[in-house]
Amino acid sequence: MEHNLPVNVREYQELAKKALPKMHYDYINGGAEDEYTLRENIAAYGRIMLRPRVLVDVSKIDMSTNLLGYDIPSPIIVAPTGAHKLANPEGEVATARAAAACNTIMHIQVLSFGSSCKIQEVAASCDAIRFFQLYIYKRRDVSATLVRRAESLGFKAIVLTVDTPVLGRREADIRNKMVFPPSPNLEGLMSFNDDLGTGGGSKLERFASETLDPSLSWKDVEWLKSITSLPILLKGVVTAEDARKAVEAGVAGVIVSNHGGRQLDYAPPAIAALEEIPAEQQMHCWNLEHMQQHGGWVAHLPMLIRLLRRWRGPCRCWWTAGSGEAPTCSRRWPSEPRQSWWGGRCSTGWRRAGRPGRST
Ligand SMILES: Cc1cc2nc3c(=O)[nH]c(=O)nc-3n(C[C@H](O)[C@H](O)[C@H](O)COP(=O)(O)O)c2cc1C
Repeated sequence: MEHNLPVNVREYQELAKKALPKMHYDYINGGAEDEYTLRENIAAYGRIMLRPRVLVDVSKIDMSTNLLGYDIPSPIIVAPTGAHKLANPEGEVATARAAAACNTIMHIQVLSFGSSCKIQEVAASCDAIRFFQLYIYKRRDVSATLVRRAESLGFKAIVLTVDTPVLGRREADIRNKMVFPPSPNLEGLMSFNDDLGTGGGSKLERFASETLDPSLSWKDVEWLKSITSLPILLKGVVTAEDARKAVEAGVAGVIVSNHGGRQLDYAPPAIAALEEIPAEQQMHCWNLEHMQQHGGWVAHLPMLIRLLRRWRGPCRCWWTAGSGEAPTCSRRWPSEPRQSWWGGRCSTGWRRAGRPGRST
């Protein structure tokens, strides 16, 4: 059977498509509106060529770095994605176990607010370093309770998603009348009337419009700082202007992201936005001060590009759903990052229309 195992994420995606109900597959796979940004997220990696340097010893490789004071074996973390039980019955508990087991490739999991497992269950399941992803709700007391819970359960940082004051218009979800499983973490905190009447459409969108606060602003970052001592990362920044404001607001870092093309369509792909942000601000997408001092992002970039263009986006879900297994530290995962090491000895050539390539 071994020889029939998928060898790359596209093959897992095909299996996942067969295994999952259409509504769930489309939710994981889809983007907002015309899905231009979703397509660009992938195409943008294809425009970056690697310039391999030969006759360089790659027998000993070290991708380790430090993120918010935690030494990690590689600069790869598990992004927050909601409702893992849509893809696997064990949900986020299995993901956390895999994150802890894969200590050669990823050791940090960012748990989504929309986790289909209780935050307590995930915390008890393994010793991965965990960050908690938060949205700001109209009801600030709910957001504050979630932050306190994350703090008391040993989560190490709050990842505030700032690109979702309103949910992106995900047309596949509207068509499928997407039903998002209620998050057990909101039980007892917030009730939601999911009776759509005759209106139809995505229940997820309706839940978001009833609960998320569209007045979200920099004042809320101040508010969040006032209620927690945990470091705060802002997720969803794609311009140098906002990165600069984030520094001024005193957050620990920004995560350059367009939410996988699921929020504002025609926003730039994250990998292209990275080019803008370091150029103006000389800082890293994760940990501004550390990386600024060490120039870390430049050192890791070619390797990361190679890896990300093949393994980014919703690949965790394809892998889980396509294999029919809970994610583990599979034989497949470690091999690709190791090959990507070689990329660590390359530099990148950014090739863009109408612009000469340059190396970083
Ligand atoms: C199925 C799915 C669910 C997601 N759920 C969340 C979420 O709950 N919170 C969040 O901040 N981002 C969520 N994301 C976005 C991811 O964290 C991540 O930003 C995206 O997959 C990669 O795009 P990027 O490179 O632009 O960050 C989700 C993505 C997918 C595919």
